[in-house]
Amino acid sequence: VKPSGLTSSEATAAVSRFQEYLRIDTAQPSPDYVKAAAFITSQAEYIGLESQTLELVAGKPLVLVKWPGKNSALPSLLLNSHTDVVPSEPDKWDHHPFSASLDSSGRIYARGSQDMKCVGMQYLEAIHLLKKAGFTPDRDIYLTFVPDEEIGGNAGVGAFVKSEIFKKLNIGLVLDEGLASPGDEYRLFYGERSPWWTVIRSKGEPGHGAKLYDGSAMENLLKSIEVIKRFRTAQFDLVKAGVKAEGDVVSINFVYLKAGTPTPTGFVMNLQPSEAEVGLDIRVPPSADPEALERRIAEEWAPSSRNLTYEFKQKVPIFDIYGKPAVTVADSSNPWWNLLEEAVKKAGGKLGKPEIFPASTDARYYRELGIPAFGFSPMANTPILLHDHNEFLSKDEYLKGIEIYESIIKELASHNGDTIDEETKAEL
Ligand SMILES: CSCC[C@H](NC=O)C(=O)O
Ligand SMILES: [Zn+2]
Ligand SMILES: [Zn+2]
Repeated sequence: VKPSGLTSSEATAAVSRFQEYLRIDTAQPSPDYVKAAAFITSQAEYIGLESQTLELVAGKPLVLVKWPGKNSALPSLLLNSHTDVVPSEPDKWDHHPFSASLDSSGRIYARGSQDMKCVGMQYLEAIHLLKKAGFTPDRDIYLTFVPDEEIGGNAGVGAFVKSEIFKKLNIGLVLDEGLASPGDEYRLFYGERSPWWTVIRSKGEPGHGAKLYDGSAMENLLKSIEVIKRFRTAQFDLVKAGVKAEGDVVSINFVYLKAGTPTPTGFVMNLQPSEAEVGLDIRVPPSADPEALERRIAEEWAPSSRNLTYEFKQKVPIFDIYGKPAVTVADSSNPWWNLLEEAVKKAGGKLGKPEIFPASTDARYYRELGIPAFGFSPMANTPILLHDHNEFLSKDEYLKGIEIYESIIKELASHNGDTIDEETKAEL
């Protein structure tokens, strides 16, 4: 096996392929999934990998690529990436978000350059290099290019984990997305906060806009907002003081307010409305007590005594199907963790302290089933620009990431004493 590393012509070609993928407009709410699936399929073919496009939900293709190992009885490795990206406001960008233009300092600007078309292509490029070097994995390696992560993943990984095909894959470990790191350590995520998207509605007596009285819908709701705001501040202060990491507190943000009596040009100004509501994006860390939090919502934030009700628009469970917090062990007691840490080190990188991902990723579907999953996107010395204007990734960081994955895939693909059941052992 040759030493790793890309030649300069390989590097130029790899950057062009990344740009080509970035130029496909897969922005929600109307991503060009057909084009993206065709592109991924052609890349897999070029590398010499089998692929199939699954349409588990109409119009939502998922491309499953396989690199067969020497021993299919071993648990497999799954490398996941989503093909969709969030929308952008092109007018507010210095380069068009689907231009993937490379500026003079080596930055590639595009929606999806960090989140997460980089990772999907890096998996393929790393496998390409390993294949060229004559490496064959011990275990089977699968790659999934999935739709709809940015809108919740129900028709993507959500549908995939319920499919018959998935059940046959015998997945031992999943790698999925992480975040860029402004420093030189890569970030690694072993769990994530659960979104509890909550609506609080209030009712109250309507009345004249000039009258001071108790119990209007607005007043009832504003009292709640004050209480919620205090809780939010307390949580945020823990982060600001460095006592807790972002992923370890409950975050709450007010995402909309709705009230008033509309007119064709605005709102009635002298009528106190009888209904009002607020939308909250709440994110709950795996370490939280979900029952206590829900009690707080019911008793302090939306008490029926103040004519308030609440509804969860989305409430992702904190626990896996075995009733344990849905996190992956990220210390030396997990052999996968040791291999991953070692692989990054061998490629000249360093992992920071494992973290809880502050938002949601598709990894949650796997962790919920008890399958180990790590979130990792090799982008060091890079500002965190996912979902932001002028999202970019430097060419060099992208190429370095290919070498990091080359090392990771090589390490994780090897049969390092996996426990195989007796029956399987006998067959071998
Ligand atoms: C729970 S579905 C939403 C998924 C989304 N993921 C990335 O931003 C998020 O808001 O975290
Ligand atoms: Zn993402
Ligand atoms: Zn995203």
